[in-house]
Amino acid sequence: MKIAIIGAGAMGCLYGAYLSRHHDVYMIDALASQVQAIQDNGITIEETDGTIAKFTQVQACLSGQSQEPVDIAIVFVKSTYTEQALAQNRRLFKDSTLVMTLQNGAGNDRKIAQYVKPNNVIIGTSKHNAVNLGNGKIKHAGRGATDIGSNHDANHIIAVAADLLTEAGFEVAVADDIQRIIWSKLLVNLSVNTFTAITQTPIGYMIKNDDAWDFAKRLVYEAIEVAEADGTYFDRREALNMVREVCQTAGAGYSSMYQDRKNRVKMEIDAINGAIVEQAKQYGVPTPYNTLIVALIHAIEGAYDLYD
Ligand SMILES: NC(=O)C1=CN([C@@H]2O[C@H](COP(=O)(O)OP(=O)(O)OC[C@H]3O[C@@H](n4cnc5c(N)ncnc54)[C@H](OP(=O)(O)O)[C@@H]3O)[C@@H](O)[C@H]2O)C=CC1
Ligand SMILES: CC(C)(CO)C(=O)C(=O)O
Repeated sequence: MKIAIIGAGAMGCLYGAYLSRHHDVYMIDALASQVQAIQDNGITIEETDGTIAKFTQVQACLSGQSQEPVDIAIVFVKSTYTEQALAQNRRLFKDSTLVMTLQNGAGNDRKIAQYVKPNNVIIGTSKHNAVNLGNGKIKHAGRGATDIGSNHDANHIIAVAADLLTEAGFEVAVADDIQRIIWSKLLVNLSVNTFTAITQTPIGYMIKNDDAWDFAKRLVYEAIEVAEADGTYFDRREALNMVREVCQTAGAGYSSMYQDRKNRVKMEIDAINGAIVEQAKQYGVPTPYNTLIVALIHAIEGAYDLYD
């Protein structure tokens, strides 16, 4: 199969490299140096046990330059760039192209559905953690399931995607209730990503400090109120356990939002905590903690150019 990975950063390199064992993979990115490095040397993955794997069969090209339609595209740009990346790469999509988003944040599937048939959109989340080391190199710092599903009656295309990912070595779970999966991942990201970005700590620290864990609980409980107003119910203890488990399994890794702050680029806050705040308004649910975090993260972005 011909597969395009739109966004050849940390996660794109992980999924693209593994998929390239059996398929033709085209890594698409906006950064010329990243594209050149992948063209010259392929993708290098440092696994948690210290082993290094090289994937040289991948191809790479700059966003918008490939005109050849693909069978499957996986979107792995930050939510902030979804619209731009889809518009630039719309020629990759033919009638039958399946487009899968494994990005964090709410609303990416709706943006994709403006370019392909809604039944061809696969929504998912990934419990893997990857850290971008630059020049086509990543550290694979945490493993876990890839949950996929659809908002439509799309069993056939979900099965195709599940087989593809399983064959590449990913653990795949097909979700009957994709809304629950999206909300679950939001609960992880709205606490883990923001805490690690603000404190610049590895993922595991949040469960090692009582004040840090209290921060997480307040954000998670508040978001659960919004999820429930929207029709998705959570057992609070189970929800916290799910967040705790991510902090354990990816404990030595660094969240994508941590990496964004470190690289002084825009963080995905509007599609994560910001999406909760916006949805809460619809239901009249108060969200003072999440509102505060959105403002704090934007204030941190505002200071990028002010200090060394
Ligand atoms: N890292 C992780 O552990 C996890 C991340 N995620 C989610 O996966 C998604 C990707 O994250 P991650 O891999 O960390 O992000 P990265 O920033 O490492 O990678 C995103 C890549 O997309 C590129 N890009 C930006 N705009 C475009 C465009 N118009 N066309 C093509 N490529 C473009 C970026 O280039 P440039 O550098 O020039 O901007 C960058 O190389 C996010 O939604 C994130 O939240 C989910 C689970 C875990
Ligand atoms: C917290 C983590 C690693 C969970 O998979 C994640 O989604 C991210 O870094 O954005």
